[in-house]
Amino acid sequence: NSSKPLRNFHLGMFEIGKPLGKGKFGRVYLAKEKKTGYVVALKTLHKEELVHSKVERQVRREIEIQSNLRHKNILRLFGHFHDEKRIFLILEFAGRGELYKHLRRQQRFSEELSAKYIFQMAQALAYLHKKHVIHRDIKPENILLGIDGEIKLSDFGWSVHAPSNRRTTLCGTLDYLPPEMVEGKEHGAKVDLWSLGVLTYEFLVGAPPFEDISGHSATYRRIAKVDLKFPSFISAEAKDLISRLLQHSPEKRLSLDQVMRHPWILKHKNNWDRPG
Ligand SMILES: Cn1ncc2ncnc(NCCc3cnc(NC(=O)Nc4cccc(C(F)(F)F)c4)s3)c21
Repeated sequence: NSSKPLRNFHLGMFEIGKPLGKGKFGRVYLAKEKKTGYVVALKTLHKEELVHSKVERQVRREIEIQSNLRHKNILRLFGHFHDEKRIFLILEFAGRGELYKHLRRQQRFSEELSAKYIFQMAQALAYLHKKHVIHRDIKPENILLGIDGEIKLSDFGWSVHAPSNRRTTLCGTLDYLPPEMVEGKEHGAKVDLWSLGVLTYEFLVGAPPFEDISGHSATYRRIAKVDLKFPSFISAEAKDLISRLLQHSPEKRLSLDQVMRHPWILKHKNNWDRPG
């Protein structure tokens, strides 16, 4: 539409820096836009791999969805361009990188830090759900940290407009999927609330609640049964929040407003270093 500013980007506009990480479909590089000196993250996706995995439609949807999102806890997608072999996503650079690396290094997060991250995740999800967007792939690997340690929810490759039922086969970990998705049923925004519960558990314990080293079908059974056990060091308030999110029936799960007002969040809210 005519209101959209004309921004035809091309590779020559960027000075490519160090690799920031590598995903399944390509690598991410630190990059600087030559004219403005603006620092971004440039994600490269190899076209033939996207075609082969039949996900090019998802990438198009991701670009369309994420280009319209503006929230401090959602990683910005500034634009995209392609050459004959690759698609490039021009992304906001998250100064403190991948949250899961911090989680693995620290084994697990304190209750105060976990509550701060979950509060910011709830704010990002409330913004998304108001726009009828469900992320559907909430997990530590898809969360980055900004320069002030703030949450940056990223990778909208699996996001859709609610309600939906998935057509593309799932790959990767089942750990974060709610019962209705592992059962291939119709699902709505409450899938992100289930994943928020799994995320809270993993921040506090260091592993997801239904993880089963014997494989997918064992994890699947534990999710379907909501076979939830807490280690003794988890506080009663944290157990309460997680249990009210990991409800088999989507309607029974807490709303995002209830998460943001939960005693476990409020108990820590005063101690967060609030940058103004
Ligand atoms: C590591 N790192 N450190 C700092 C930092 N700052 C910013 N970004 C980083 N990393 C990139 C994070 C991403 C954001 N959006 C993505 N989007 C995507 O990867 N989309 C995508 C790809 C292939 C296939 C599919 C599909 F269709 F199959 F779903 C979807 S990846 C950073």
